[in-house]
Amino acid sequence: MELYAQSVGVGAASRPLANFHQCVWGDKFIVYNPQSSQAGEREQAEELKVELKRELKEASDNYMRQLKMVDAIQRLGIDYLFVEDVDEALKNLFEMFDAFCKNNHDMHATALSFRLLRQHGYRVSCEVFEKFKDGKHGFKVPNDDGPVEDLEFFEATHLRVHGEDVLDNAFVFTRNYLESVYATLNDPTAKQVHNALNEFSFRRGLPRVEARKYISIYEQYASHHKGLLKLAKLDFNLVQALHRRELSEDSRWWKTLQVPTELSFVRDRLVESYFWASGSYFEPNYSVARMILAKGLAVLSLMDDVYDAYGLFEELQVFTDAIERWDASCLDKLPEYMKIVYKALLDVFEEVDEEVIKLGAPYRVYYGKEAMKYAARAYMEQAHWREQKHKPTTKEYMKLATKTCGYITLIILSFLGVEEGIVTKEAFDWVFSRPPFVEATLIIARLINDITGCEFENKREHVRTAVECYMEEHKVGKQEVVSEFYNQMESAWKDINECLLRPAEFPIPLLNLILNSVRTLEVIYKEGDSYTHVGPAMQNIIKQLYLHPVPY
Ligand SMILES: CC(C)=CCC/C(C)=C\COP(=O)(O)OP(=O)(O)O
Ligand SMILES: [Mg+2]
Ligand SMILES: [Mg+2]
Ligand SMILES: [Mg+2]
Repeated sequence: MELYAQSVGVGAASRPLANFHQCVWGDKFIVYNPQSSQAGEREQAEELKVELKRELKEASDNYMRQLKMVDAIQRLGIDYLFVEDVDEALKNLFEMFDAFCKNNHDMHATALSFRLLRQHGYRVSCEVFEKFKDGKHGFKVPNDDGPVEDLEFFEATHLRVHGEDVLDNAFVFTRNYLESVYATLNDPTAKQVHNALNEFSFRRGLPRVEARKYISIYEQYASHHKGLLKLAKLDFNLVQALHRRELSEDSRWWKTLQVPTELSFVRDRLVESYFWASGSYFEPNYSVARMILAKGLAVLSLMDDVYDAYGLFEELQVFTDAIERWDASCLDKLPEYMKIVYKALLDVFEEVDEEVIKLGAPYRVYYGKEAMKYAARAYMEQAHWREQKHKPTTKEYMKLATKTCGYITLIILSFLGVEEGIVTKEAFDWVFSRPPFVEATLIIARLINDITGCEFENKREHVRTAVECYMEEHKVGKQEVVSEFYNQMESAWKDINECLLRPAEFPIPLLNLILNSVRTLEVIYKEGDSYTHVGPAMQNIIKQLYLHPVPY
């Protein structure tokens, strides 16, 4: 490695080293020896599922009962077991919604119905909230159960789209109200309010992470449904065991790359890449897709570090050219460290090739390779900027940086192993055409990455981030930029909400993959860049998801 650096006439010292911390997991995830086959748990879960399906159907003539059951099913993370039943229930609720709102003055039920229906793509009107206005600038707070009702209203505001002033106002009002009463609340309401205010609303939270939290909140409510709770626990642990198995398999592949010794300058983040992948989809039927995505992202991350944290400009030109040509014969031209990354890339795609053939969708491998080339070209362009010490305008920067954020590539990779029917050839072309839904995703991905990463990246020779571009262009301080970028992200969320309303351009399960990929970002970047710096909060999430079963 050193020899090569000298042979191109540049010393190792001029490499833009980042000094990333090592993997925090050691070999923890490599070995997985389950203690039992879990056959008993599986059987119990099946029985409960049959019973609960019957119960949900029986609830169809009771608006509130059906509403609450659908909400619990979703919050507990088991809605994927009841897809048709929940579809049916929401169709039923939608038909009764107008009449229900006309005859009831119940803020909680209105907000809950509104949220569940919008989550399901029903274009219900926000006018249903007009009657809760207090005649000034706020809303009437119900006397009996204010915090619970306002919490539900707060949650509902996260489904708002552009132009819904009543929901913009309600968002601010309910947040202020909940903050003001928080100290007076007891658990489990206090926990739920704290989560919604300081961590995630249900709309923006990652289903698996939120389900893990909600299981322990839900069981503290005396009114909880025992069958639903039991099924949620059983299912969480069954899925966790599957994730452990997948993570162990991906970790064994990763270990063969010998990252700590051969690529010590990169982020050694297989586990975190797997978390990223399982954020897009956690369900068992996405197992192949998830494992491919985790490996693809791990390699994309290696590439990103080669471009941003080690490669010399001349080396990067050779590397980019090799990726364009996509041929093992290019290996000879690469320095040793790049050979490892390049070979990993080719190997992963050989596996992709095999999997997409099994799925009857061989056309997909082309899109997967194009997605990696798309990223490499953009990374190279950014390397040019670094080399030339170019200072782009914010607009110029965002044009390139929404490519280098990797999210076009991530979305395309996330489609590769998904069954035909959900993903089609048109869907790949659609993503590359950057429609509004994807554009909104890219804006969030880039801005959140730059807000949290700019300080660390600026410690080395690195292209400037959106933060510095905007600061210089508008002559404002960092705080102002951050608040402006958060506004832009809020606006992007409204675009996302709009794109998920019917008639949607693609099947909802496909759009949900993209929605989940944005939610994953928000988890990873909530407390800073937890992918680069895997601190206690991120470690705890990973432990909750893959290491610690839910206690029965
Ligand atoms: C998983 C995705 C979308 C991309 C792979 C690279 C990665 C894991 C993160 C990149 O982080 P960072 O180095 O901060 O990104 P850039 O600033 O280089 O775009
Ligand atoms: Mg980069
Ligand atoms: Mg980078
Ligand atoms: Mg960054």
